[in-house]
Amino acid sequence: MKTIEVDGIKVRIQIWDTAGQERYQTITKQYYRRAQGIFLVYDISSERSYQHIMKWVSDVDEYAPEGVQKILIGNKADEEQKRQVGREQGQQLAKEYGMDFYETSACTNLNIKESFTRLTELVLQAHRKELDGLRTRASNELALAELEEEEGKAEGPANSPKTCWC
Ligand SMILES: Nc1nc2c(ncn2[C@@H]2O[C@H](COP(=O)(O)OP(=O)(O)OP(=O)(O)O)[C@@H](O)[C@H]2O)c(=O)[nH]1
Repeated sequence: MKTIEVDGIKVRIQIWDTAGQERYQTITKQYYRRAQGIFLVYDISSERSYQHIMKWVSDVDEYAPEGVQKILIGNKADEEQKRQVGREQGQQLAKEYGMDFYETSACTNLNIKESFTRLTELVLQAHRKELDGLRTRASNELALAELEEEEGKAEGPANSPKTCWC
């Protein structure tokens, strides 16, 4: 659990670091179901980890809730001398999937706060949109119900079908 401030609002976030290894996949997938935001992380010094991102994306698409927010991360940005994945490759992949992209470093703290703040912001935005949608639908339904009630009144006793013919 961590509390961060986004747009002046204090938000408490729960962070799960899922295992990347294949043998833990059954457990990992269970975390997807409850996630609102996901970082897809590769290591800039490993081309293989970058190639794996496509698989992660398809797993997320399959197991995570529909509105889940995703950000692509190229971690270990401090390991410039070992770099195998260009920054543009990360940007390009993120663009293809419609995600934001950050290069980060857990060692130098590069973009750690920024990426967490951004993901939280995206989750909040999505949540607000969903709530606004629900509110609009609810108020439309209410308006419709009121209209129907009004129409009912307009029909009134004079217009309503006679139940008694005497
Ligand atoms: N240089 C550098 N090393 C890092 C960075 N982040 C993590 N590491 C190192 O990379 C290794 C793996 O880190 P983990 O946090 O265990 O990686 P992980 O992806 O959670 O690993 P799994 O859960 O086993 O998939 C550790 O030795 C870390 O110290 C970073 O930004 N820069």
